[in-house]
Amino acid sequence: MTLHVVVMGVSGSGKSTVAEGIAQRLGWTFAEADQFHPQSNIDKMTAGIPLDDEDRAPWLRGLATWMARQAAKGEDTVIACSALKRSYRTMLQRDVAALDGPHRVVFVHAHGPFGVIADRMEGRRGHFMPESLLQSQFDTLEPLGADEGGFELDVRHPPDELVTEAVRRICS
Ligand SMILES: Nc1ncnc2c1ncn2[C@@H]1O[C@H](COP(=O)(O)OP(=O)(O)OP(=O)(O)O)[C@@H](O)[C@H]1O
Ligand SMILES: O=C(O)[C@H](O)[C@@H](O)[C@H](O)[C@H](O)CO
Repeated sequence: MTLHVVVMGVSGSGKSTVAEGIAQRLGWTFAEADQFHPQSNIDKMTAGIPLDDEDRAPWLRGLATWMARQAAKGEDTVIACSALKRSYRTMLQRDVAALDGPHRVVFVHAHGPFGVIADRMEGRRGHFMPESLLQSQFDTLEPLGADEGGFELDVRHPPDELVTEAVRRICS
């Protein structure tokens, strides 16, 4: 049995912070989905242009392949990945679901009010994602369905509290 946690949410919501915290707390392998973007996607976002389904498809396939490879090795994983749409989350799960043996993907939605997240984006330095794209992230976001296997965290709480709550729910 392996478990694969996908910490999802809009840009600036705190995905990487929570995902790295979970991975450290549980000793699981961590991956940052931004590392899987082709340079063309990074360039597009840096230029203030939102990605579309066509841009994201190869990126999501690469992440799904990575998760399935870790699962095949018996490794539990945590990734920080926006996974904004239900169709993206389905793509992420597909390869793991096709493996023999019980493997599970759990989505943790790092979510909060637009203003809170905008302030956090404004407060960070050296990140490629412009704050101007935050509205398009919210416009694209499809919250987790009750049938999707996961839960939401309110990112107005401090990171340590979010990680503790996430670990409690993942491991319960
Ligand atoms: N719970 C929190 N409370 C206060 N600040 C936070 C919290 N979580 C993250 N931050 C801060 O908010 C900013 C964004 O966090 P982080 O980079 O983890 O978000 P992200 O969703 O991974 O962003 P992106 O997808 O754009 O890479 C960082 O400066 C981080 O230190
Ligand atoms: O799906 C997307 O539009 C992208 O993955 C964005 O979410 C950013 O890459 C990520 O949030 C880092 O800012």
